[in-house]
Amino acid sequence: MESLQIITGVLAFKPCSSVAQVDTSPYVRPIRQLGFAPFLKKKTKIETLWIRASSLNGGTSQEGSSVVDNGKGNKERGLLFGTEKDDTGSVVGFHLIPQPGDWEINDSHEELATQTVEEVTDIEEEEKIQTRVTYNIVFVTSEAAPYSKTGGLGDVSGSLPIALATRGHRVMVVSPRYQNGTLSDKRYAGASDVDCHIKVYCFGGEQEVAFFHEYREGVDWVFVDHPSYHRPGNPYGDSYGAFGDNQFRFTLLCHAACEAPLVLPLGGFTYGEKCLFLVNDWHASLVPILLAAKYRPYGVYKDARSILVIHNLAHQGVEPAATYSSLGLPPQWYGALEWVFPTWARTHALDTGEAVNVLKGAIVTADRILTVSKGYAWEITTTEGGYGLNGLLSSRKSVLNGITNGIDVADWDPSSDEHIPFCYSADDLSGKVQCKTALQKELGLPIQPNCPLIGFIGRLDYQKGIDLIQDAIPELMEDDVQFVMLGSGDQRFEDWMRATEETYKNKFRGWVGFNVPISHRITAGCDILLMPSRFEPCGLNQLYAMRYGTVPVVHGTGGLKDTVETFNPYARGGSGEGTGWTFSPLSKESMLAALRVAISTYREHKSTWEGLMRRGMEKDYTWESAATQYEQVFEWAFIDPPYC
Ligand SMILES: Nc1ncnc2c1ncn2[C@@H]1O[C@H](COP(=O)(O)OP(=O)(O)O[C@H]2O[C@H](CO)[C@@H](O)[C@H](O)[C@H]2O)[C@@H](O)[C@H]1O
Repeated sequence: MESLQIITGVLAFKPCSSVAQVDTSPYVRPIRQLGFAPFLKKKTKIETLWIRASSLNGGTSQEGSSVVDNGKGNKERGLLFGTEKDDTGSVVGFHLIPQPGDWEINDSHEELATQTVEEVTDIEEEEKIQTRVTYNIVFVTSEAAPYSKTGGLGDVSGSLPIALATRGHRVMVVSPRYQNGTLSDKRYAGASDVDCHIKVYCFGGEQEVAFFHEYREGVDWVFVDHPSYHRPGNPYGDSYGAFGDNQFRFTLLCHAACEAPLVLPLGGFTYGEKCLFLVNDWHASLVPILLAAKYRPYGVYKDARSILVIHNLAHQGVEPAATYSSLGLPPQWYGALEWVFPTWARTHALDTGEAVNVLKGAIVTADRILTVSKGYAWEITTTEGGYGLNGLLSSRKSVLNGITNGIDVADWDPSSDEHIPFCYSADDLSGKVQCKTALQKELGLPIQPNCPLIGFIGRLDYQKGIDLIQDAIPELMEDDVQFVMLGSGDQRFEDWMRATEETYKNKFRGWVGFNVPISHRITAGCDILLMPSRFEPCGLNQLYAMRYGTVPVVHGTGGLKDTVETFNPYARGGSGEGTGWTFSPLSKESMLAALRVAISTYREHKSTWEGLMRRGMEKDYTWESAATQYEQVFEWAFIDPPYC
């Protein structure tokens, strides 16, 4: 009977007579994020609803409590509820349904009946953001914006942890503290040395690493400090190519990330052993292997879980087999990382093809595997998209899922973006054309508001299909269009961009380099964004483009296919449907055909074009929906026993 009443949601809890304390330190969690807000009496202003971290970390069994402001400034003690602990005293969960004795029921139907529609909406809003179970999450990544970013991984690592923390999880991001002697070093200025040095044994020696920490936007940003992270260049290399010791640098990161939850008293409390490691790409892939091989045999992390998030399968951290002995793993675990190249991929007659593959090791030992879109989750199980790991990934299909990335909608918002000269929104698009002419002026292109302006932003890499653009440019430049490219990477493509700018002075601009403000201005100023990616695990630029009313023309692959809906002029009684164009197969001809349809729609059907822009701008790109799906996977990860 009582539980039935709970389901109908007409209960309100009366204050109990137990200790109520308020702590505004960052290490407390809002009660509403633990799922209680809907049960609180309406018209009671929820001012401070916190659970003391001390009670979460082994306080008395008196459990958490809340303080509710009754609107008159008097603090009433609120709901009491139970915490669930293991035999070490660590909190493992909460009684989401209050236990007998913890609460009293006030089932006043009258009060509910007097609620206004607005109040009911408030309750729905509260319900939307509630999280049932929270986790201690350790997010391990080689880059995290705004501290470090070379591509989409940096963006995701900079925003997904915040979205998870907002939903009530305790989140730590562990990443290297890069110092390259430029102004960008200042990005770490808010992180201070926590005075905790640890020794890591790998690569034939003892390495001392330090930890820096900054608490920002609800997240513990932890930076691993070691001299190998201090050098000119980006996180992975410099103008001479990739650093030769990357395997060493990221081995250090993984060892340090495994120690961080045990040794760092962040806000006074460690994260402890019962945490969930989210490890991103090959750089963090040693973590699940270390949990299984180095810690669990000694009873440590026996209840932790790990989830491998694959942002790009093309990079796997493959090194000669001899490297294995340097990784700090027991010899008997070699098989987990063992990788033998097929005969055709060997370099000479005596090459046995033996190697170690760190990403492969994580695919074997992680408790679950995620990719950044559903389409890519399937593609990596195929010969074409699996980069040699398709067989292994197929064998783990039951724990493989895809969740499409969200974007930082505050950072990428055309109505408030500080990088663009004119702001605009779906309700008032007038600033968009002003951004376009300002961009033409900035780039020294003829100022032509009606000339279709096509953009490309991205790493100049084989993945991104730059060679297709190269092939298509001579034909495309015959048309009355302008084209701007922003990117850095492969030297050949950089040189080609510079040379093409010389050839088509009034039509083509190639900006070689990595420049975030310019990327915002191109996203806002262009009419069309071209992404002919060979494969694209998710892709963020097409999401940014749609949010800015810039219509994407993309190759129908991976996340691009999942997120860009091809325009259908006949749908919805002729008013049209879709947010852009996807083309397939990946060929110059099909790319040009899609671009030409887009260009003629832009020129000849202005209202149709506005419809395309608006539909793209109005889509929901927030991390909220992705974070909810991540939570589902977290739950699944803890259902099964960990890998050991
Ligand atoms: N020259 C430049 N100047 C300024 N900014 C630049 C730039 N070049 C790239 N960027 C920025 O870097 C990011 C690139 O993100 P993407 O998702 O498109 O690709 P990436 O391949 O790096 O990411 C991988 O990881 C992400 C995240 O999961 C997946 O979406 C993707 O498919 C996968 O390949 C965007 O924010 C973009 O604006």
